[in-house]
Amino acid sequence: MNWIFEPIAAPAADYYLKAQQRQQQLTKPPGSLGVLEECAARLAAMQRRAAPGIERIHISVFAADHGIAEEGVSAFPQAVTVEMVKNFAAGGAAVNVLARHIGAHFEVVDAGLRQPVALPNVIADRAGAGTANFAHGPAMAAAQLEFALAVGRRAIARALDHAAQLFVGGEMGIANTTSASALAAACLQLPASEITGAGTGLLPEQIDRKAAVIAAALQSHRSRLDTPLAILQTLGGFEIAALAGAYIAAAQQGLPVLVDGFISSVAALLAARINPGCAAWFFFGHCSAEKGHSRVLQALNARPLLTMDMRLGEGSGAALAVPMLQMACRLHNEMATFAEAGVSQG
Ligand SMILES: O=C(O)c1ccc[n+]([C@@H]2O[C@H](COP(=O)([O-])O)[C@@H](O)[C@H]2O)c1
Ligand SMILES: Cc1cc2nc[nH]c2cc1C
Repeated sequence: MNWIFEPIAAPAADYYLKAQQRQQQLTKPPGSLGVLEECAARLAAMQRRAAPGIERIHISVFAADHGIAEEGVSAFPQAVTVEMVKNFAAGGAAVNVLARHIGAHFEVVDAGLRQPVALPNVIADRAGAGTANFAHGPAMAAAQLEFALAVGRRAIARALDHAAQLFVGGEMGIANTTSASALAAACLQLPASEITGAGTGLLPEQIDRKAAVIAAALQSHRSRLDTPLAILQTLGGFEIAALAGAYIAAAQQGLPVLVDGFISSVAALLAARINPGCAAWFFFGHCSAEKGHSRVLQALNARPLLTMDMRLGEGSGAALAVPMLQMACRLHNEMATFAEAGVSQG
C-alpha cells in the first residue's frame, strides 16, 4: 500500500514558463485562445517538451458491481453492469466509438463484478465479487481496497507499455453514483441531498430516497469516515478505487490524466486527498449533468473543457475532449509568431 503515498514530482515549471512566453509570440491577441493556451503550457510542462503532443491515448474502463444496488437506487437493474462489459468487449458502447475516432488503445477491466466475464479481451483483475451493501456495513475490506487501488496501478503499467501520452479512465457500475455521491458528501462534508442526483435516470422522489439511503449510511459510518482511505473503503466501489489508484500511479509516472464525469471526478478527489501532488497532472474533460459534479469540480479547483450535458460515464466525456487537448498542442506548435509572419504586435 505504501506506493500510494510515494511523492509525485510537479510538472516542469521552466517548460511551463517557456510555453507561456511562446503563446505571447503567436499571431493572436494575447490570451485569445483562452483555456487552450493553459492546456498547451501545462502539457509542455508535463512532457518536458517545448512542442507538446498527444498521439497515443490509453483508455481503461474499470467495471464493478455494487452491493448498494440492493437498495433500489438505480433506474437500471444490476445485470446491466455485466451486460455492458460484454458490450465494451464487443466494441459497441459509446466509449468504443469515441476510442476508435481518436485512435485510442482501449481496454475493459473486470475490477470486481459479481460474476467474472469469461471473454478473452476482458482483463480480469478482481478485487472481489462486488462490494458489500454499505447501508449495512463497510463496502470493502482493507485488503480489497489495497487490491483495487493496485488494479489502477497495473492499468497505468500497461498504458506505459504502449508508450501512452495520456491516460483516460472510465467506469461502469450500476449504482455507482450512489457510492460516488456518498464519497463526495463525506469528503466535502456536505449533506447527501446537495450532491445526490438522477444517475441513470431516477425521478425526483426516487432521488430523495437515494439521498436518504446515503444520509443514513453517512450517519451510521460517521466514526469510520476520518481519512480518505477509510472513506473509500467504507463507501467506495472497486472501479472507483481502481480509478483513484490509476490517477495516483499516472501522476507518479509523469503521465497526464484526462478525468471523465461525476464518478471519475470523485475518484480524482479521493486521489488528491490521498496524495495531493497528483492533482497537478489532471485535466477534466467535461462537466456532467449529474447534480454533484460541479461541486466536486469546484472542490478540485478544476475547469472542465466541455459542457455537453452528458451523464454517461465510461470515459466518454473525457474521450470527447481529447481532440481539444490535441488541437491546443497543434496551435501551440504550428502557429506562426508575429516575427515569422511579419504581423505587427499591439
Ligand atoms: O459520469 C457521469 O457523470 C455519470 C453520471 C450518471 C451515470 N453514469 C453512469 O451510470 C451508471 C451509474 O448510474 P446509477 O444510476 O446506476 O448509479 C454508471 O455505469 C456510470 O458510468 C455516469
Ligand atoms: C445502458 C447503460 C450504459 C452505461 N454506460 C455507463 N453506464 C451505463 C448505464 C447504463 C444503464
